[in-house]
Amino acid sequence: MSSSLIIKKENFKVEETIQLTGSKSESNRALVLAALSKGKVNINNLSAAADTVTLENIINQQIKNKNAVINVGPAGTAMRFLTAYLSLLGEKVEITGSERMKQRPIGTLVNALLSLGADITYKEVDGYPPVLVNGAFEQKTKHILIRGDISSQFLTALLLIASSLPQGLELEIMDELTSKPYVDMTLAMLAQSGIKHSWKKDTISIAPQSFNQSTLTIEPDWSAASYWYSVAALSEKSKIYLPHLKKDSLQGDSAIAGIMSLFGVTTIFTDEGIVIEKVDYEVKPQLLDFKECPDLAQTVVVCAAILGKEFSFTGLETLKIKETDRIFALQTELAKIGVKLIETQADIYQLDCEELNIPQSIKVATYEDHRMAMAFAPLATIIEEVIIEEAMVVEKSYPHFWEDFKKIGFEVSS
Ligand SMILES: O=C(O)C1=C[C@@H](OP(=O)(O)O)[C@@H](O)[C@H](O)C1
Ligand SMILES: C=C(OP(=O)(O)O)C(=O)O
Repeated sequence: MSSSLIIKKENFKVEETIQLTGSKSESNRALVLAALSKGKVNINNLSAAADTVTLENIINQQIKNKNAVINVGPAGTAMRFLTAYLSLLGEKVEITGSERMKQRPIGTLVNALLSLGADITYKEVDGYPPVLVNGAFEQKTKHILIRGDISSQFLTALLLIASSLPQGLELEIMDELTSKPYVDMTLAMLAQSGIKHSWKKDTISIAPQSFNQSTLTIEPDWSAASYWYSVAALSEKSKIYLPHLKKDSLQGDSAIAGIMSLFGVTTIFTDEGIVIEKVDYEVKPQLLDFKECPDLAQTVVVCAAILGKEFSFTGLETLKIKETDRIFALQTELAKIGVKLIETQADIYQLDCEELNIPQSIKVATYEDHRMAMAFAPLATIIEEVIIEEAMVVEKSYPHFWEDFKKIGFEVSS
């Protein structure tokens, strides 16, 4: 049975409302905080993302079952957060994931946890999942030196458990910090749960302290909103309502509003959410930096390529260690429309659209990466059909993506 979906622009509606699910990043933090708080922290509007459902099931099941093998599938944050959380609980458990998860690094986090006093070993390859959490945790130090340039998720995993550590935590960040807004999100959600911190120079400190009675309300997912910005940017005219998104978001991916203004999409913030609208605009290529919002890169790179605008991009280094090597995946799929994504200097990538040639029908491979499927889907706005292979990968963060595509007037069939 084919798991491809064929997307056709049938009755694309110029005006539509799309209700996005909750932020996967906020939800996964909230789940760990709620579990650690033992009922004090409550959650409102949890995401329907498969990664969130996976984490929620594991956290609930883990409390009852000892000696378990738990499988996070493709969920990077779940893998990293659970390694820290279950170490602190002193569980005896193997944490594994998809084949790709076994290629995504975790050594920096495991080393930090070992220094803190956890007992963790590797089941297969040093530095990579599966990890074996071997029980008893006895804190040896509170000061940890950690690299910031591989994944901010390592820092978040430690910060989430910091206030529950007997001595608290001082996290000294070495090297440049990648994806910083995700660390800010973690600290903001800790604050909403009653946990205070200080951030002086390169060190974030959290003393042992208890959670307050609180409710974390999850905002809709701005990374998911980016695909609607791309649909708007590629359409001649459109107006899309995205309820409950806020200007003062905890999500760094709200940067999509500013980025997409360069593509002629305006954002109006209202008390009910946002309205995005395509206006007449001459797109002028420039250099865009994705270091603080890496999950937006595919949306924007693909959108610029389709428009034949030779933007250049930086801050893409971590894309190689996400759900797939996203640089390779982009290069391979953009070649199908005659566009090259060339590394011209270290971490500067330039679009070459000289041979842009978009066929009326195109088949896009998705590399087990939800963002590949969703970044290419808006291409259906301008051609007859787009075939997305293994289209259900979207479930990872946005399970009703194809339903919403139908809602806005695309025909989606298998
Ligand atoms: O903390 C988080 O929720 C995330 C952090 C980012 O990862 P890196 O810090 O590895 O860039 C991001 O790409 C991922 O989708 C979610
Ligand atoms: C990188 C991502 O997720 P994770 O690292 O949690 O697998 C993502 O959602 O794009």
